[in-house]
Amino acid sequence: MKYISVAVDGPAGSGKSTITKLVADKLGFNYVDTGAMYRALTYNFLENNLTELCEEKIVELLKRVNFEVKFIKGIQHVFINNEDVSGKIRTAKVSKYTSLFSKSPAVRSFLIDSQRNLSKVGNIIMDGRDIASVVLPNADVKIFLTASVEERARRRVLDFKKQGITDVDFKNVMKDIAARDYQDENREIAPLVKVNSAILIDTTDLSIDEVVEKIVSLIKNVLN
Ligand SMILES: Nc1ncnc2c1ncn2[C@@H]1O[C@H](COP(=O)(O)OP(=O)(O)O)[C@@H](O)[C@H]1O
Ligand SMILES: Nc1ccn([C@H]2C[C@H](O)[C@@H](COP(=O)(O)OP(=O)(O)O)O2)c(=O)n1
Repeated sequence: MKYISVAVDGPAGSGKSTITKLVADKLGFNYVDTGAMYRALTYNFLENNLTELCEEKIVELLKRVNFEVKFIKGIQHVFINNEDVSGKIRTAKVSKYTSLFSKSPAVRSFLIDSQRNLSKVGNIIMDGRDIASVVLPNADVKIFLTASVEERARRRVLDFKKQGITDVDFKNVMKDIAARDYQDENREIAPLVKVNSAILIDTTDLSIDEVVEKIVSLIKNVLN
């Protein structure tokens, strides 16, 4: 059976995970959060005291790890050696090291196989940086979400406030986002790029509901 696959790419803070999750709920698709997979492997490397980009050590750890992705009530859970680490991978430390380890060729090829396999078991909407360009170049719908750096920084500051963190400097947040954009767009393997066949949606002046509606109707057009 051929399942529908939707690729969503874009820079940090463009709304990928928020929007993709809601679209998946509306359509009953599995939501595949590839960032969580990079985070989970990073968590495993840190648990094994690896804090530098050493390809040899990475390959060794990848040989030993039991990495599984499961959907429980439609929600993705990532397991490392039979432990559900989904709740432990959102720390600042893991975020910082994920940017580093996502540059590793061994890490990328390990995860790409796993991500492609997920598109064979059901309808999926997958978000990340290289979904349309590398992982699912034949996806039925390809979306590139973006928003201005200022708007993405504003959203991140709001997120911090919701977590009770009020002592944040807007300009520093903007600088961090610009630095992550640079890393994502300029790394050698699988850089963030909008492929020609992707539909660009600039969410700077759109509400979450407006973006969700736009994407749902694009997908429904393909389904019909
Ligand atoms: N269109 C939008 N308008 C306003 N806020 C948004 C919009 N899309 C996402 N957000 C908010 O921006 C923040 C970052 O979104 P997130 O989905 O985590 O981005 P990404 O996964 O691309 O890093 C979240 O707090 C989210 O609620
Ligand atoms: N397909 C992907 C997904 C994420 N990454 C990298 C990029 C980020 O630094 C980390 C974490 O991604 P994640 O989407 O969880 O991060 P943000 O929500 O943007 O903070 O992984 C990647 O290189 N390729």
